[in-house]
Amino acid sequence: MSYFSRPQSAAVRIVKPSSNPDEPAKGSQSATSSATNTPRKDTTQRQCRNIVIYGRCKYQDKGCIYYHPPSTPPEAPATPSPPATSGARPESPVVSGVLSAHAVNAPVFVPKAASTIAASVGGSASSPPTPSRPPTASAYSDDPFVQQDNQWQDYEEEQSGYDYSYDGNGQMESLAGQMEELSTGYYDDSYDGHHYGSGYDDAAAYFATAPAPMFIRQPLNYHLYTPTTTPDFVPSTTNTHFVPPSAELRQTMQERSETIRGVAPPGLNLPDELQGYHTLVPLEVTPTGTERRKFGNWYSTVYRAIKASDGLPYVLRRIENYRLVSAAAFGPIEFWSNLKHPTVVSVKEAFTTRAFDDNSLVVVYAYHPNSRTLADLHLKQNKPPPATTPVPTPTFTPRGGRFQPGPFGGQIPQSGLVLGQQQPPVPERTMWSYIVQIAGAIKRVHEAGYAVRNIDATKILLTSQNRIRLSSCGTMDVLMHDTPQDVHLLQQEDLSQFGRLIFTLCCQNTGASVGPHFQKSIDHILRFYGQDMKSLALWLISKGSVKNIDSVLDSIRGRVLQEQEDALSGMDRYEHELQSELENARLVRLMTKFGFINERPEFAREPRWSETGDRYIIKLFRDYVFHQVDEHGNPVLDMSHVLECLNKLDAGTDEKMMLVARDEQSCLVVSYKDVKACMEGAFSDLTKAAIASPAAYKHR
Ligand SMILES: Nc1ncnc2c1ncn2[C@@H]1O[C@H](COP(=O)(O)OP(=O)(O)OP(=O)(O)O)[C@@H](O)[C@H]1O
Repeated sequence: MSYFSRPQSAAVRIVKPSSNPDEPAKGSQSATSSATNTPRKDTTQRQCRNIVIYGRCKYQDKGCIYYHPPSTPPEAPATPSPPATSGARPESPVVSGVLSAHAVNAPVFVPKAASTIAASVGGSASSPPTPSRPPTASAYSDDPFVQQDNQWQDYEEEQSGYDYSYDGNGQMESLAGQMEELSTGYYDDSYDGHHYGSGYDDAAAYFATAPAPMFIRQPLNYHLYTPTTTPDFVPSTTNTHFVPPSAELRQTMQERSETIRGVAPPGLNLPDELQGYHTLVPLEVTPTGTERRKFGNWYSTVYRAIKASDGLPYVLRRIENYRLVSAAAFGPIEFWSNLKHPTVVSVKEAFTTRAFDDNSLVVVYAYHPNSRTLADLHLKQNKPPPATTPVPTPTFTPRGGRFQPGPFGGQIPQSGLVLGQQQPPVPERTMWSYIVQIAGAIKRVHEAGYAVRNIDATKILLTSQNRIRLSSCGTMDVLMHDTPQDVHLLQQEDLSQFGRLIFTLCCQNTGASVGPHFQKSIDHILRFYGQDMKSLALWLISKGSVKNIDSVLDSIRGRVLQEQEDALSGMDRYEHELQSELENARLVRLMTKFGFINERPEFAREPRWSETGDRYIIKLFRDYVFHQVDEHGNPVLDMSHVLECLNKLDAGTDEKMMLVARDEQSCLVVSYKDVKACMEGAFSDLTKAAIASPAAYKHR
């Protein structure tokens, strides 16, 4: 149930002073004066509702201020005839015997005046509290929709003196939002309860007996400023396991979106289009003189390309000179394209093509911009350039791909423990995180009766902080389709590859699990990563015993739990970040309001929009925010000034500023709160006009 809270503060509108001293300045009246000055629809000329319900009013001669019609003819016995009162009023059409009969059990409506009198003469505790305002005429109507409309109208009248803008506690109630609700013709049941329920319990009972009106919840007021979680609880400046500090995260995202928009340099002689993919960009270019990259025994290249049908980027892994013998080779692609796992790069489709002037197999994957392979990240040696040699310019720095090769070149050591100038060792927590993620992916694939077939540091991508994904699933299945192998053996091989990967990453050496350095590698793992890591790695590469992934997961149960907790904290962080992004929209809305209000030609001659009206303040404020000039008359383009002004306007602060007319002949000192009130007033006027053509009124 939503809660309507009435604004606590009253804005002081800056208006053109009235020429008539007796007449209060329009818009400057307080909430109270508004309520008293506004002609009420509820007068004593309104028919008493007890007459409507019961046909008579027992308070008629005891101070009930409402109209009691003269007695009805004797042929209408269901409606007892109340005595006639003075004050001519046309017969109300809603008085009917049927309604009275239906409402026979309804509690007696106690009119305000009568209840006040009763209370003052020691009325019973059950007397309803004095309402803050008399019921509206619409409350007597049996048409729920008429009633709703009138309530809104009354509500609007009552609120006309209130400042919706800011209650001083950071809560912004926008008039625009209210106006939108008004335009919809709906009202909130909770609001109704608050408004009438406080003093009109009987009215609630009356509604219960009346035909059930259709209550529709108000749409959310998107102008509300929503405070996010306390920073102490979800610190956005702390580097957490999966989510970097806010500023870094933002930078990473920006870089990703820039990468996606990059294009390949000319001269690469790539096909313009293949199978609905265009704008190919190689993600890695092999520098001249180095051996071409291979996938197993096949030469392979990875491209990013845009799919014409959805405009999204994908990764195309091309295997050169592949001859498709049977279409059944694509069978496993169906499985992989249906597998959705956070540690597996999703597969979209596979096809063969002659677009590269050969027979190529292409497997299409999801694209994770700026991702790096674990080999790139942890295994490449950093060799500082000789002091006299300038840093070499890479052959190709694809804007759409990754920077390859690094400025110092890159080489994966093939044997022996590499110490000295290389990447820093993989932290133990990170190692366990990789292990848990990979184990999860293996379990999913093995359970489905498949094998991963390529668990290797060059084929595992780091896609965001400590998040990894197996990147080439399915390709090997297609390539090896002609040499069927027992899936159980393939799964055992997966676990062996997993063990070798642990050795490789812990020792930062691809040959760490074999050869003369094997014992050294074990000592290294024991020393830097502990007994658990050593046992796991050894067990995985051991031959003879039948292994399964469940045993692995059992043995690392504690690490899995830690991973889950980090992942959940990461989720909280992302939610927190997302929430703060929502707030950005507030400034856009303010700017949009400016756009709606300023320079409207149709109001050029209206006094309120002219050089003396309160709308003029908005115009001057717009100049103050956007059209500042320096002492030489040159434009000042200070973004922080704009943001500061808009935020203060949004908050409606009491801080004052001086607005200068364009001819510099006059100036005004106003607060942001004043400007905000003017803005809300102007926007409210526009909204009212827009309600006349609801189709044209699209507030959000
Ligand atoms: N799905 C993907 N999204 C984004 N980038 C990817 C994706 N798959 C691969 N890449 C990038 O493409 C590049 C080439 O991938 P590839 O699998 O050939 O790795 P590699 O490091 O070249 O391995 P190898 O040394 O075996 O050739 C890698 O740098 C990798 O970061």
